[in-house]
Amino acid sequence: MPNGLIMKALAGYYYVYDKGTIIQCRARGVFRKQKRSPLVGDHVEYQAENTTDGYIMDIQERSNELVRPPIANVDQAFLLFSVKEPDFSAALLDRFLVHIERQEILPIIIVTKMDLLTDDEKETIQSFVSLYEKIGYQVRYTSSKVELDFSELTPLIKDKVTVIAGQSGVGKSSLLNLLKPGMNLETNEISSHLGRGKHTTRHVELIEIEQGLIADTPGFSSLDFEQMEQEDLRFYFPEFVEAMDECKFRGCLHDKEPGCGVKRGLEEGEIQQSRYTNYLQFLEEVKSQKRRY
Ligand SMILES: Nc1nc2c(ncn2[C@@H]2O[C@H](COP(=O)(O)OP(=O)(O)OP(=O)(O)O)[C@@H](O)[C@H]2O)c(=O)[nH]1
Ligand SMILES: [Zn+2]
Repeated sequence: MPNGLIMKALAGYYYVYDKGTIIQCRARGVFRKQKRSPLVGDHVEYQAENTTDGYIMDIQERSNELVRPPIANVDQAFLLFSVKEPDFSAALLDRFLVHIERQEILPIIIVTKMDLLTDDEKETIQSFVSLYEKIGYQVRYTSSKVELDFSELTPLIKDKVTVIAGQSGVGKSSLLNLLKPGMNLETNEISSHLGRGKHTTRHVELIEIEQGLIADTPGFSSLDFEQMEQEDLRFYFPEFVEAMDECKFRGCLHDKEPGCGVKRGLEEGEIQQSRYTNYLQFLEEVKSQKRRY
């Protein structure tokens, strides 16, 4: 049976891409009985006599699955953070990273709107963000006002399924528009009294850009720690996982426990204070959410 990739879902139809052709398909009734439904990003088997009346027969196992936007098999997330408008926030960056790590998606940190900074300010932000490179995260700096900077991103896209994430107003739509000039997503001028834009991008579709696929709708809109276990949080901080071998207790949460490798790493400057502070803050949040049930 032929197979392909779902690029778009709209009004009960799925648009399956197979070797340069798009086949419009419906889902087989059996999926509804099994309470399964195909997602954009799914690799599927289908049957079709022509390009408009196909049926999806089976869905291959997913490597991950996002809820908002509904999309499967995402390889990486471009995590956008602007240096200004809105201001850069390390706490929010760490929060996004936890959610992306949790989905087993590779985060790539993209610092946007560099054109708004003086040279001194640039240096400050770069030395802070380089701490994340030390942890192992890839970092890129861009400005959608200066196209040259951004050509660095295109090699990262090839052969990958990428989702773009970041809070409102950081430049997600602007970046997508630059990557694919024909796409013309609405961009928002920031409303000055609120200091943030409102979401304008809607439907989900994978778009082919530079031999890779990018979701045209940003991901990770919900950033609470609902349904997270307090024991799991520490695994979403890669540098903690490394230091954990030194912890005296196997179930160490790196909080009040004695003989903690993470706290030692902190004292020795191997682990950043802001990362640790944010971890403890998130841990409290996870605990207090649990208490509510
Ligand atoms: N100075 C400067 N402004 C930028 C840059 N990128 C985007 N902007 C501006 O920032 C504002 C928000 O950009 P968008 O691309 O709409 O941001 P978004 O992340 O898609 O926002 P939402 O749709 O609300 O999630 C717009 O006024 C853009 O023109 C940049 O690199 N430099
Ligand atoms: Zn510990």
